[in-house]
Amino acid sequence: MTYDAILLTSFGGPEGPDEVMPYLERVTAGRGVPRERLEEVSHHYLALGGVSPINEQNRALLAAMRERFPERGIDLPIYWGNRNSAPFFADVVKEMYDNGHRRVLAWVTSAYSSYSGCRQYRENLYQALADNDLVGKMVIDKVRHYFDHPGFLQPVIEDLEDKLQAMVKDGLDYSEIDVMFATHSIPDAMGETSGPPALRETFEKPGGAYEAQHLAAAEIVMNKVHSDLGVSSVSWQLVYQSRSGSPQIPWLEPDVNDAIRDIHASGKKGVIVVPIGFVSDHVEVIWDLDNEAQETASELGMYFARVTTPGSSLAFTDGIADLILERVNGAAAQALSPLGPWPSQCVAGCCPNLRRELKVIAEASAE
Ligand SMILES: CC1=C(CCC(=O)O)c2cc3nc(cc4[nH]c(cc5[nH]c(cc1n2)c(C)c5CCC(=O)O)c(CCC(=O)O)c4C)C(CCC(=O)O)=C3C
Ligand SMILES: [Fe+2]
Repeated sequence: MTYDAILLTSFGGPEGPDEVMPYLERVTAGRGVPRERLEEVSHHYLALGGVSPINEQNRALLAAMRERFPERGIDLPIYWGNRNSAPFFADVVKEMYDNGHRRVLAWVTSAYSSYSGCRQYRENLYQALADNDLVGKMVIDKVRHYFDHPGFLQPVIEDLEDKLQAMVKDGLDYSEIDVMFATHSIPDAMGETSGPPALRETFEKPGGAYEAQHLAAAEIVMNKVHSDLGVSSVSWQLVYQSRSGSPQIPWLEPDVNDAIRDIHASGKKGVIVVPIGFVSDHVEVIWDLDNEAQETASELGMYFARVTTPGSSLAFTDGIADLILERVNGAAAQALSPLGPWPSQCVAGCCPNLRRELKVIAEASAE
């Protein structure tokens, strides 16, 4: 397949206090999130001056991609668009079309399968084509999930090794530390339906493919860390954060704060949180982890550290180039876990919209 442009596809965030409430309303439109939750989250954003760091981080990543890709043999213009804030998908889609592009490859800042991390982006990109009357006139494909790609995991592995060694230098034994891989909680129903329908029975409920991919990524990280550091006794677990929605609806657990209390009760003295679910240090990382989870740990008198996200590191930028080259010239797919490489095309029924069925880009027809 040949492409004539790349789209860095992301979530978006507010860039001033006045943008916070409209942004939150856009993110949660039709999603059944109670008003009180929006109020609470608006305080997180306002405490940061109303500016989410996510757009600055995407500008940095865009610059890194533009600098590095030509050296990797990718000579395509790179655009940037967001679901929930400017530059909006509909505007960038129009800009790409006006500039003569007809076959666009979108790479999304979400490494895992779930409605929120996959189909919702594909629905919104279809809508952006429809808004501009470009359905059938312009194709947008999407790069596969990359939870087990070396470029995504390498920066995490290196920083986790540093953080572990620093905590040991501070006097803890490796066996007194618990590593918590943290990701965004989602409703149980969204977890159970994540991934291709044909594989659904192979994954545990309620986490589904979403949880399985996170466990696979965490296992790769821990195997490498254990062998690099020559230890085998560092315990780890997958935890969830940033729970939203109505309290009556079950979401994936345990919450990171509850998990910290549990390991404290079992005698651990230190916790290292790895935000494995995210690609940059945006609000959910700096508020829910650096602020709230760190406070939980310090109230208990525990050591706390938080590992970096891939951000705009060279390893990650090169990993994105690898993923794009898989599609552009059929380069071999790199994947470190038995689950991968994840298929390039989502199939019908993958990570469904449980509220209403909407048209999407980049979907293989059912066979
Ligand atoms: C799986 C997942 C990812 C990872 C995949 C991906 O990256 O896409 C993710 C990322 C992000 N989520 C973000 C922000 C928010 N998410 C919310 C709400 C929700 N997220 C959900 C899931 C996810 N979210 C869900 C199931 C909801 C409930 C509403 C619904 O069912 O859709 C709300 C509303 C308030 C609240 O309810 O918390 C906000 C403000 C930001 C930007 C942070 C910044 O500004 O720096 C980012 C990167
Ligand atoms: Fe979210």
